[in-house]
Amino acid sequence: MIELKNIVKTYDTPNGPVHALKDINLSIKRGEIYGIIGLSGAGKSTLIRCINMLERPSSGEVIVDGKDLTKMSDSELRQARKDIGMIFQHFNLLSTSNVYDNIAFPLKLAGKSKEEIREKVEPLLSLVGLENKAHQYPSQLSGGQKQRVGIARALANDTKILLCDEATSALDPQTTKAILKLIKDINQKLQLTVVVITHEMQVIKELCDKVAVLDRGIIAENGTVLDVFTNPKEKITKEFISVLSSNELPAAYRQGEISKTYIKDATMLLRLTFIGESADNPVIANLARKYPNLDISILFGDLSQIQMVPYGRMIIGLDGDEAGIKEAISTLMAQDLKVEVIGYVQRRSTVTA
Ligand SMILES: Nc1ncnc2c1ncn2[C@@H]1O[C@H](COP(=O)(O)OP(=O)(O)OP(=O)(O)O)[C@@H](O)[C@H]1O
Repeated sequence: MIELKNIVKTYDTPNGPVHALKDINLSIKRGEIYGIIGLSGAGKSTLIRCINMLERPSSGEVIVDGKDLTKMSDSELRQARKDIGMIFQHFNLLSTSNVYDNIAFPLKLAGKSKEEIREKVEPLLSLVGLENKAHQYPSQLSGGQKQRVGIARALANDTKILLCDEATSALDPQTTKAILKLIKDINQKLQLTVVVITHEMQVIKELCDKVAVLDRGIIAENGTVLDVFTNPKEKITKEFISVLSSNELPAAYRQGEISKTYIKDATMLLRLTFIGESADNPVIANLARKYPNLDISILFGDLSQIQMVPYGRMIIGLDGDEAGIKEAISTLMAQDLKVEVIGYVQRRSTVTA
């Protein structure tokens, strides 16, 4: 559906060239929700704006539905852009038009009749849950309602692709959830292809099928959200994921020094990740039965879903003799779960005693 081939974008500035994108290659299939995550300045906005040619790449090909947008004339490009809608962080609504007229705007530009416009706008109002707000003005709407208008407007031309440029960054967490759910519902209902740029891993986790991690103009890593979440390879990806779980380690253990070698009376901390069916296995109960001389404590636990697959994380502490702890780790590693050895840590109360 969308193929970006060797995309380079260099801005010429008075201070010299800025290499915003350096040889980007990305393939997005029809109906996919593809997230692009990166720190500020990584090139996310430039990349998403290259997809609808709001930004013309310095070189490379932008192929949408088999056609290279970089080779099109202005009128061909205007036509091709009708298939691509975009929503923005600050909604970009017309403040002097009401909700109905904001949604109707691209249809008016396309020369549609009043009747054709009504036939399009009314179902869109109900699709985004704003049937009762048609005559309100943007200043009378909440942030979430404004973004719903933005979504309806972006879909008005029977759009095939929706580009979301930090679409939830200005919204509170609850409204963000509702907007992400709406985008997901529309993606499924209309087989819409969605490209999302964000600096928040939570958005990627809740919404996307695939993710590319953009770092200083290059794709550091990409793949399914499940793979990238459960097996991140690059440091930057690990940092994005750790933001979601930075408070995992209980306070009592956070300040103690972590040792890879055995310390008497210290607790061995392990991070366990369960994916899919292994999330249902009674791993801890089995471990406790097998090693009755070990004290096993659950210090953190979290079960959620990524792309409908159960995904659990847990930090456990093992207290006991060195041989028993080593054996228990081997037993865990032989099972269908990911085991990360954090190390031996003394609880803070023990350290200060
Ligand atoms: N029109 C422009 N002229 C010159 N440099 C630009 C222009 N637009 C972007 N840049 C530069 O290109 C790089 C990438 O910017 P871009 O806005 O794409 O990053 P981003 O990942 O979207 O950042 P943010 O999350 O802060 O919006 C930055 O160094 C930025 O300063």
